[in-house]
This record gives sequence, C-alpha cells and structure tokens, in this order.
Amino acid sequence: PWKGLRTYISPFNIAFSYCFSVLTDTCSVPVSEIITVEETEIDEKHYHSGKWQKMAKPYAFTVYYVKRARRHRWRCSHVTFWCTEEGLCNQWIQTLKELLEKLTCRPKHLLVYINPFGGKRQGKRIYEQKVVPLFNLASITADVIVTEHANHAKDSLFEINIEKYDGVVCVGGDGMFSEVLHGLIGRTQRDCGVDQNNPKASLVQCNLRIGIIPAGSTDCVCYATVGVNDPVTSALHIIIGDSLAMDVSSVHHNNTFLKYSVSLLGYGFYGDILRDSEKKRWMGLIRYDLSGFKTFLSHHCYEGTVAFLPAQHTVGSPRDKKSSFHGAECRQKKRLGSEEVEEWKVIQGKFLAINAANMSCACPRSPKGLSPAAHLADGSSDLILVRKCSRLNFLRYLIRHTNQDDQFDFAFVEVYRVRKFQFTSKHVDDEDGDLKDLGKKRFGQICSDHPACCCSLPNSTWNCDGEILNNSAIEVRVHCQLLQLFARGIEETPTQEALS
Ligand SMILES: CCCCCCCCCCCCC/C=C/[C@@H](O)[C@H](COP(=O)(O)O)NC(=O)CCCCC
Ligand SMILES: Nc1ncnc2c1ncn2[C@@H]1O[C@H](COP(=O)(O)OP(=O)(O)O)[C@@H](O)[C@H]1O
Ligand SMILES: [Ca+2]
Repeated sequence: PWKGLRTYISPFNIAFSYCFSVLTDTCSVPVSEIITVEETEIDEKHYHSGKWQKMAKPYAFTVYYVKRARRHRWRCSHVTFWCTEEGLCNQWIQTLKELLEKLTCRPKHLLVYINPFGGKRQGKRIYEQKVVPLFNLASITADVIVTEHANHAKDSLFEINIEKYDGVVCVGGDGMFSEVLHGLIGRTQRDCGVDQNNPKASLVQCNLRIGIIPAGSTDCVCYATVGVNDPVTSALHIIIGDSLAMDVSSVHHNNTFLKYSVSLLGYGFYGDILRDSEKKRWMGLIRYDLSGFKTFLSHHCYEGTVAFLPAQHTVGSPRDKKSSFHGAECRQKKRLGSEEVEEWKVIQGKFLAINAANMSCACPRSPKGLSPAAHLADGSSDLILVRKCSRLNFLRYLIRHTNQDDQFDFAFVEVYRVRKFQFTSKHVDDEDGDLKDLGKKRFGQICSDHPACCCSLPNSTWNCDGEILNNSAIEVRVHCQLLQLFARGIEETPTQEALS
C-alpha cells in the first residue's frame, strides 16, 4: 500500500531486522541511526499536483536518519513515506517510535558548556545554528552554560546536580574538553571518597558521557575519536547515543595531583610551542604556526631522565602499520594484576621532545597523528622520545607527521608503549615549581659541556592537552577506560556506492 516519491518501505525489515530499506536506492538504515520519526502534513498544493491527483488523500510520515558523507562526516537526511490508509500510517509511526524508545543509550537531557572565546570565537553561533536544530529534532533538552571565565565549567561540575543529566557537552577546543573532564572525573572521585592526590589510588569510572562539539583551535580529541572536526557530525553522534571508552592519564608531582591527560602530554617542543602561543592567544589559530616556527628555530633540547614501566598487557606495538583507533574495544592480552612484576626501564639523555600520546593525536595538522597506532582504550600510552639531533633531522621528523611515512623510523626517535612513566629534569624543580637557581631561569644557561647544543633553557614545560603544567618533574599513570565519550572511533571509509 506504500507509495513514495522514490521510496517503498518493507514491513518485513522492521519486523525482523530492525532496519528499513529504501529499496529503490538500495540503502539500508539501522534503527539505531534513525534520529526521529514524524507524522508529515501533506499540503494541498503538493497533493493536487502531479501523480498524487489520482490517489485518495495520502497520509505520510518522515524518517530522519544519519547519512554518511565524505571524510567521516555525518549529515541528517530524511525520507518521506506515503500511503492512503491513515491507520497503517499511524501504525508505522507508532512502531518506529517504540523501537526508538527502546534505545536507552540515547541522551534525553544534557548539560552544555560553551566557551565563547575558543578557536575563532564561534562557539555560541555553532551551537545555536548547527546543534540546537538537531537536538530539537531529536527531542533532546539541554541546560546551557556559556562560560564567563577559565575554570567556570570545571568548578560548576563540582557543585551542580549532575544526576539529572544523561551527558555533558562541551563546545570549544581541547582546553575546554580538558576542563569538563577534570570537573567530571574530580567530582566522581570526590563523591566516591577517592583522593586524587594519591598517585596509586584506583580512580572510579565516570558515569556520564562527554560530547565534544568542536569549536577550538586544534580539536585533537574530537578529530582522533570521530575522524573529523565537524559540529554536525559530533551532534549526531551525541543524538544516537554512541559510546567510546577512553584511557586517562593522571599526572602528579611530589604526591600532588596536577592534571589529567587524554591526548598529548608533551615536554620540550610541544611544551615550548604552547608556552609561547599562550602569549599570542589574541592572534587566534595562527598563533600555533608562529610559535611552532619560532620553537623549531630555537631548537632547544632538555636534559633529564625518563623512567617507564612497559605495557606488557596490551596487544600490538606503536610501530604497527595499521592505525588502531578504529575500534574501541579494550585490547588487553591479559588483565592487569598485582602479581605482574614491575620492571622499570630508565633512559637518560638530551631530548628535543618527550611526547606521551594516549591516543593517536590526529588533528587537521597531522591527519594520522603523533602516534598513529596508539590505542584509545587499552590502558597504555605511547611514549615518544626524540633525542637531540640536527635541525634538518628534526624537520624530517616533523614532516613525517603530515605524510604517510613512518615517523619512528629515525635513529634519534624511540617509542615505547607504557603504563606509567616519570620524568626528572637534570635541573630539578623546587617545591613551588620554580627553578632553584632563579638567575639561570631568567637568563638561561648555556650547557657547559656542549656550547653548540642549544641547551640554553634548563627546563621546558609540559603541554597537557593544551594546558601548561608548571612542574617539569612529573609522574604519570594511565587509567584504563576511565571516561566515556559520545563517539564511536573512526569508521572505515564507506565505499563510493554507500555515499551516493
Ligand atoms: C613542517 C611542518 C610540520 C608540522 C608538524 C605538525 C605536527 C602537529 C601535531 C599536533 C599534535 C597536536 C596534539 C594536540 C594538542 C592540543 O591538545 C593542543 C590544544 O588544543 P586546543 O585547545 O584546541 O587549542 N594544541 C597544541 O598544543 C597545538 C600544537 C600545534 C603544533 C604546531
Ligand atoms: N569564558 C572564558 N573566558 C576565558 N577563558 C575561558 C573561558 N571559558 C573557557 N576558557 C578557557 O579557555 C581555554 C582555551 O579553550 P579552548 O576551548 O580549548 O580553545 P582553544 O582551542 O582556542 O585553545 C581553556 O583553557 C579554558 O579553560
Ligand atoms: Ca591507550
């Protein structure tokens, strides 16, 4: 009994496989990717035109669903089904709505934080114009807080009644996401009586998922977990209730909690870029290019000791050719147990960069990331040590972040998959995180052993997901799957047919 502009809907598919087929387009949409179903009013003009004239008054409903577009983008598409029997039409609407009701993973009420100053300062506009219409369509309600200062989102998560929400959404960049995750993890630990200052404490997993609407400068967490920085795609992942578990690293200094990290924890090159770029925030996105160029030219290396505990429990290695961020499963060879003998490895040297990547750290600047095979949710981090080398070699290393060549295939680059690590600079911090010798800090210190080695600054700072840490000596531990995102990892690219 069904006629459509280009469509026919088979009741058998609904009944038996929970999916419907638009047969003329040979396209199949799982119910889990239907956004909503609405009764459709047929306007008189449409009804009296063309082929519908011959039909009795038609009844119709419209199915809104997720459609895959190019480069991991998702779009909201719709198809309208028509028939002449009102009862049958209502039955279809009812049945589809009941199926959607059963999808309990979908959020109904969200808490949204918008950083109005992130990235190109478009957070509010992006949320209102691109996200709100989709949330309305999906009947998702939201309490929206536009932040008024740094740490507003984090602090409010310690006070707000979070139980009434099905998730927290942040509109901004990696710094904004970092704030929200600190609020959420911190709140969860406080409520469960866990002391974050204890580096050995077992942290409690957070119940609420976080959604990221990218509106920042790098948006690495969004890019590496969704495959693209696109607000509409992210909103659709939130609406259909996707879940992706993520490891979180805790960073301590002298038994004091400093920060959590989910993407890049970088000392040396990336720490220096961040420190310099924060002064240029007014420049917007270009600040990272300028600071990147300046930091590259300065070519500082830093002397210190890295001690790490190799991850023996994980499957795969950082040198694997295939990127492993497609799936979200926890890839552990064996469960972490107290009986496992801890064998720390110690490496001393002069480093241009020390990077710990909990995930690939893919972003538009580096589409496969700092560690393409890093796994999001296996309880490990990829520790990359870039030793002192010539500028030319360092440039060759950086260029490999932007192409398909192996960035670890250099004699001066080492990579280890680790569960924990510690770093101590040769120039130790004092209790306040300042250098003991303030004179050295202010005017720099030329390395007496090697005057030409560019060790003009004794210490760098850590870039922790885009936030500066003031202590160079840190102790890092990866907590397996501490957090959940509204995402699903990067899907295999669909065929051209599937996209058409
Ligand atoms: C010859 C050209 C070589 C260029 C190599 C570029 C390699 C870039 C890799 C970038 C990895 C970025 C990891 C993510 C960091 C973000 O957390 C952080 C904050 O993001 P946001 O809050 O959204 O601003 N971004 C950075 O630290 C910027 C690094 C920029 C490096 C040029
Ligand atoms: N209203 C606000 N005013 C000033 N800073 C803010 C505000 N809201 C959030 N922040 C801070 O801005 C920093 C950068 O935010 P982010 O959204 O990551 O933008 P970007 O990607 O451009 O760095 C974060 O450290 C966050 O704590
Ligand atoms: Ca990991």
